[in-house]
Order: sequence, then structure tokens, then C-alpha cells
Amino acid sequence: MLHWATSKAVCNGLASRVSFKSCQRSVWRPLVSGNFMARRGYAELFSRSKPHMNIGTIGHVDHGKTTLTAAITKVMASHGGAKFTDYNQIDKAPEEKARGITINSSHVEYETKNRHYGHIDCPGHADYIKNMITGAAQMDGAIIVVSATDGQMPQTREHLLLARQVGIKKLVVFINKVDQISDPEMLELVDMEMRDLLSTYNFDGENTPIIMGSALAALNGQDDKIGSEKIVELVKACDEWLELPPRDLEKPFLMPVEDVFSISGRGTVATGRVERGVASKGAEVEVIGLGNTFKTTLTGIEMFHKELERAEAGDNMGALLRGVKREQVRRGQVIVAPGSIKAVKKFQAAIYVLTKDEGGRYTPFMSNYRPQLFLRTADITVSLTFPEGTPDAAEKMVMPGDNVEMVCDLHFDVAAEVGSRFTLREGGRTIGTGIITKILE
Ligand SMILES: Nc1nc2c(ncn2[C@@H]2O[C@H](COP(=O)(O)OP(=O)(O)OP(=O)(O)O)[C@@H](O)[C@H]2O)c(=O)[nH]1
Ligand SMILES: [Mg+2]
Repeated sequence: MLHWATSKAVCNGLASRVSFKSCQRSVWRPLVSGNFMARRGYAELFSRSKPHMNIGTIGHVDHGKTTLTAAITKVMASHGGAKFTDYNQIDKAPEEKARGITINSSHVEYETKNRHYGHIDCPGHADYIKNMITGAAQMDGAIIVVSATDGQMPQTREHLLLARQVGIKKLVVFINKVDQISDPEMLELVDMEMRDLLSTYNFDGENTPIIMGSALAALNGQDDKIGSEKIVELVKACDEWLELPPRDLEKPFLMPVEDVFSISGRGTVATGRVERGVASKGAEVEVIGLGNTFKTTLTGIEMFHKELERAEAGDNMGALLRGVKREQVRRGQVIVAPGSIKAVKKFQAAIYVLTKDEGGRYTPFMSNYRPQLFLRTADITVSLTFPEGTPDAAEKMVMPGDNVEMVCDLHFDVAAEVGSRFTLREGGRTIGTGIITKILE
């Protein structure tokens, strides 16, 4: 028998991309990821019993983020909490080696007594802001690296702003290259300026831990006072100051609707993958978006041929909705814990416009450009304009490769919040990616 929440229902949204068989494989996801970790050599090293947190290094080009990342793994390895990842294994692409800069963000892992960290080393170069945004969007907290020799620079500021926009609430500062500075007043000045800057971007400038050291000394095993000892201090500051995010299971329930079915004798079933939270049979839920927001009750939950009492983040589920007609629910809506998220029609977003080499547009666009906006399972026509007060907005052009703040006016409303990510597409190609920075309507 073909059960409603498996087979076609769950696979339908993916049908054009993957076969039914490969879709079914998601049942084995826990196994697959276990193998993946083993392949990377971490399986035995890291116990999964500790809370996990995603952090990373951000900051201006050449201020020492990659050196610091390598140094952390080295010092933590000496404490038995990491596998040493050398500088060359982090910046490993030929172009990165040739130019001596980071282009792609890289992941390393280490653990302290209390936590397991996933760490993303981001590029600082202005040309690779897109990779930085993608990296930072995965972080729960971050280490901003600033060189004592330069002090704050353009990407120190831009990264702080972007960190704020993608929802990072707390940072730790590492003032690097102190081996190059003999005047202690100079360090005090950098410290003061950083606290001011943090406050400007709505971080806690007064209480944020600032550690001063030399990533290079730590990496080379020289001068422990400014080297390895400072790394230990830095990691301790991360443990104490950066706050663990609520786990997906603790967040309010949200399931994007992939597909909808009418099951005779039972009612309307919406299927999709639970993005966050937990829902139990009998719970009140809200269906949101596409001009049709209403409350109903979850009268049944089904998953892989089984009727269940509850579904949680990561599950592919079928949701049987009480007294709901098939036409009331559509792909692109979300089913959520009531009141946990709102449908929005207009917002401001930080958008990166892909270059033609990245598969994007060949030509610039202007205000009132109308691509399709894809957010979760929704795709909606959007009109892009410049924020109020932008000079010469009528003539202004957005070039492929640009990062811009734009106002997005949607044809239909959709469940979204600050930090929600979307892509922009036109004629079958992705032309941009964005993150919502402000809800307007
Ligand atoms: N003197 C000194 N040099 C350092 C220190 N840390 C890093 N450097 C040097 O600074 C240069 C840049 O270091 P990276 O770690 O590549 O800088 P980055 O911030 O990762 O650069 P991007 O990823 O390209 O933005 C390298 O030549 C490092 O050896 C330090 O503590 N002292
Ligand atoms: Mg780097």
C-alpha cells in the first residue's frame, strides 16, 4: 500500500531532481553523517555528548584569521581536543596559495572541556564578501580578528555590520600581531577603538572580551606568553562569553509545505521536512503565507509508513489538518507554532548579485527589477528597489558581482524574519542571494 506521508507525498517536491529511491535514503541520514564524520577522522576524537556551537574567524584581509584558525587547532590538539590543521590545509586552493589570501571559507573542529566547536575561517578580502556572508550566516558567535599594526580597517567594520545582520549576537575580539608592537599605548588605543566600534554596531562594547596575542607565535610554538597562552585565553573567552543557541528542537515548530494531498476519508495532508521544533498530534498550528493565513489543528502525523505522536526537526512528515480544504494549503506556505513567525510582504535585504562566471547575469539591472524570489519552498515575484534616501536611485545600476542593500516588495506574503535567506532567480538561473535585514511590512 502506498502510504500518504511517504512515497509520492514526501518525494514529490524533490521528484524532478532525485529518484524516489534516493529520496527514501533520507531514512538513513544518521548513518550517512556518521560515516562522513569517520571519513574526516573526527569520529573517535569528538564526543557528541557536548553541546555544539558554530563559530569562526572574521575580519579584514591579512589580519591573521587563517593563521589564528590553524593556531587554535594546534594548541587545542596539544590539549587533546583537536586535530591540528595547518595553514596550508586551510588555504588550500591554488589561487589562495598563489595570492596568499583566503577565498573560500573552511571548516575545522575542536573541543574544549565543555563544548564542541565547528569553526569557519572566512575570507577578509572585499571581493569575497559573499563567501564571508555565507560562512557567518552559519555562526552562532564569532571571533573578530584585528591586526594591532593596522587597527580597524574597512572590512573590520563591514564584517561587524554583516555579523550583526546575520544574527550573531556576541563576539570575541582577538587583537593579533602584537609581536610587532613595542608601544603598549598603541595596543590600548586599538582596544578602545574596538570597544567603540562594537558599540556602534550594537554589540556589547564594554564587556566583550578582547584578547591580545600573536597567532603566528602560537602557530610556530614561539613566545608562549603572547602565543599559545593567548590561544588558551581566547578559547576560554569563547566558552564563557559566547552563548549556546537554542537547539533546533527547542525552537518553535516550523514546517515548510512541499506538497498537498487530499486523502479520501481523512482530509487534507501537507507534507514537508520539519525545519525546526517539535509538533505533537493534536497541537494547534498556524498555516502562514501566500495571502492565506489561518489556524487549525494537527490531527495526524505520519512518517515512513508509521503514524506518530510527534514530529521533530529533520523529519519528513505528512501533517493531517483538521477541517481544511485542499485549496487552502499550497506549496510555499509554512505550518508553524501559532504566533512564532509572521507573514511579511516587504523587507530590506543584503543581496549579493552573482557574476556571469558564477552563472548569474551578464548585464546590470536597475530599480524595479522583477526576478523570482525563492524562500524555503515558496517562489514569489518580487520587485527590487533601493532603500529610501538612496541618491540617484532612478539611474542607479546594480552590476553582477555587487553587494547591495535593497527593498524587496513581494507579490504575495511569505513567512520570514530577519536572518531568513533567499535566492533570486530569473529565466532558470540564479542571479542573486540575500539575507533579510529589516522587516518593513
Ligand atoms: N608578525 C605577525 N604576522 C602574522 C601574525 N599572524 C598572522 N601573520 C601574518 O599575516 C599574514 C596574513 O595572515 P593570514 O592568516 O593569511 O590572514 P587572513 O586574515 O586569514 O587573510 P585573508 O583570509 O586573506 O583575509 C601572513 O603573512 C601571516 O604569517 C602575527 O601574529 N604576527
Ligand atoms: Mg585567511
